Amino acid sequence: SDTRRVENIVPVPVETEVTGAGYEITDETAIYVGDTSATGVGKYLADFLRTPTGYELPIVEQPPRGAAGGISLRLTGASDEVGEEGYRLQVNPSGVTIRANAPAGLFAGVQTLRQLLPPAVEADSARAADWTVPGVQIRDYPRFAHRGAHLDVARHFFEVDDVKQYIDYLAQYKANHLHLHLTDDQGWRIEIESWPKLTEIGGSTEVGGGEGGFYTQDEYREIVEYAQERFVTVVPEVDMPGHTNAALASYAELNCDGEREDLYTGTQVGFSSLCIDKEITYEFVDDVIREVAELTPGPYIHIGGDEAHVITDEEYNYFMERAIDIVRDHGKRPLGWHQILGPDPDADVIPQYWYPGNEAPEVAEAAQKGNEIIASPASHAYLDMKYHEDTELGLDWAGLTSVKEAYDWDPGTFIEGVDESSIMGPETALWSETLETLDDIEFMLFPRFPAIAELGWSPDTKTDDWESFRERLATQGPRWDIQDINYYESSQLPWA
Ligand SMILES: CC1=[NH+][C@H]2[C@@H](O1)O[C@H](CO)[C@@H](O)[C@@H]2O
Repeated sequence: SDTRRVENIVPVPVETEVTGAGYEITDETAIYVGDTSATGVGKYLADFLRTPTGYELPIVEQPPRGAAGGISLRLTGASDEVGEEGYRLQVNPSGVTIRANAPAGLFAGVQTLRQLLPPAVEADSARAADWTVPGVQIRDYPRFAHRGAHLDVARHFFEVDDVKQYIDYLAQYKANHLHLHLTDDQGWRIEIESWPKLTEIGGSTEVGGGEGGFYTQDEYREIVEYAQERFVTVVPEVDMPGHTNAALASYAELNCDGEREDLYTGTQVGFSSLCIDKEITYEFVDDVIREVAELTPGPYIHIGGDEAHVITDEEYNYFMERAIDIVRDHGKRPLGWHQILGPDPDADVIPQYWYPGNEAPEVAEAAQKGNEIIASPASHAYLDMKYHEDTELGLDWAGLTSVKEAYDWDPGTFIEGVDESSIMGPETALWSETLETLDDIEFMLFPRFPAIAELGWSPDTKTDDWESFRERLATQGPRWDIQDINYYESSQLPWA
């Protein structure tokens, strides 16, 4: 077995120790799920391993016996320090044992086991390979609770299967929140039964004038369920009061002048707003939030709040206070881009910091008051930024973001005056003005997303060394080749 794989895990675990002889997965191997709540992870692992190995890998309730050995998923024996998402992974000749305090921890351990096996494990057909897991003891748990990735499905619409693939990429690198940017000037992508024209009209196009599209409520439920099976929480965003041209083009009554806007297929920002003075606006917001909340098992709803350039601060604050209350009325916790802090909101509101710089007095002030913050600085975490000036895809308003720039920052200390204890974690943003296909998404996501996923998971004592990280990250390349991921072969990495 290749013990080098133990040194190249991304995100790097808290503690790894090579212990000697490993365990070979064979056609005798069984997967033991001692506790029924481990069965879901057992099925995920079995589905994952059966394809490349061609082995039956039965899921059994009883511990594997003797030499046949096996892979045990146990919800006992993990210490409290690994929390709900951490795990202990032990490998010796009699088998693999993953211990955790909750299924999410078992799932994280399975992602590590995946990287302890050769890249052939990523194949979508049976391969002859040495399915030996090196002998290790690993103790691991996440630094931040919120390890997110945002996807803009409004500027360009992406089908359910593309979103599922995106969720698989998040899970592969232990991220646990998917922020879906569902509405914007160019498109409304989530069916709202009480306002059907939002998708009939607002979902009918996209940047560049293409056919757009939208998720029916059942399709959205399918995305949420797929994410839940991978311990990913979906955070839906309905951007307001700005970035609302698609809604204003769908319903005349939402406009102050009673006239529908034209559909918009460009890429400007800041020109639209709901009509702050009309009561119907707040009925609209209530209906939308109610329906989205009913579809969302997660605790959060993101209400945007960015770039409301055509209304006054007073109008913005008035609107935001009412919108925040509506989110709470429907049992959810409000998130917003950090401008949401304008109207001096309560401590339960979560600002998502997005400016390129690290000076943010209103964010530092909120942190002092107890608000928790998601770190998405556009200078490091906006994966729609070009890698370099010749990158075809992407934008450059926040500068160019090489793989090194994506990695070389600390989400815990980046924002001036904000203590790590106020940071929920990093979240990457992927805006789709220039992205139309899954290939385009993959090109911007890889290799930079795994870099930020490591910042979200691994201890800060192990994520401050770009030189060692670039070596580890490069060893992921053969996996991405087999996964047929359209990644950018950055010259900053020592590819094999
Ligand atoms: C929060 C935020 N609002 C703007 C800004 O980020 O830049 C994005 C492009 O990078 C753009 O798509 C988005 O509408």
